[in-house]
Amino acid sequence: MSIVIGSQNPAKIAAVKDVFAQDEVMAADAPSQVSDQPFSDAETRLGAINRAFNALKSASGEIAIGLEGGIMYVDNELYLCNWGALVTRNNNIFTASGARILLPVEIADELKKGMELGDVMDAYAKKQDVRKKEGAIGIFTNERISRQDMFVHVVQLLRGQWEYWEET
Ligand SMILES: O=P(O)(O)OP(=O)(O)OP(=O)(O)OC[C@H]1O[C@@H](n2cnc3c(O)ncnc32)[C@H](O)[C@@H]1O
Ligand SMILES: [Mg+2]
Repeated sequence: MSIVIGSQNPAKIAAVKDVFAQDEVMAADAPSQVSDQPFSDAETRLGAINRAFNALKSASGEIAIGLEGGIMYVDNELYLCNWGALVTRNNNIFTASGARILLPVEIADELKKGMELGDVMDAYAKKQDVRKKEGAIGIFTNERISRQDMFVHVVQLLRGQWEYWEET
């Protein structure tokens, strides 16, 4: 089977390859059609769905996966949130969210000013491309859960739902 993932981010591609190890995985640029930094569950989830549909349009995969990172308020505090969507050629959509952790106040303050989390994390950790590697979730969990690990769980949730409802 062939699967297309709507991103060139290596952490996202590696997560899909991990869960679909027996299949052909292709990466395609796919716009999320939401803000660069989604600010709610609803917006982040929509970004994942849009990426999946746009990826399926642009490539030849049988199914497509969109993974989107965002942040969301719980009361006045900001949490990391991530969403995934799997779409099929017959337009069925499966969605799932990933683990969430609280962001420290100094990170949240920068995000409220309009900065993107990827850029804030690079400055905070004095590293480059944190978003393509361990991610904010990796940094703030002492690297027990990397961005790839978190997305692997999301993709398992997508694959499992798709198998339950569509396969056999
Ligand atoms: O190339 P794409 O697929 O766009 O990958 P991305 O790293 O930009 O990831 P998203 O667009 O899905 O995430 C939206 C924003 O949130 C940032 N972000 C989300 N989760 C993150 C994490 O765990 N670590 C660092 N940045 C993160 C990301 O860099 C973007 O600024
Ligand atoms: Mg992005």
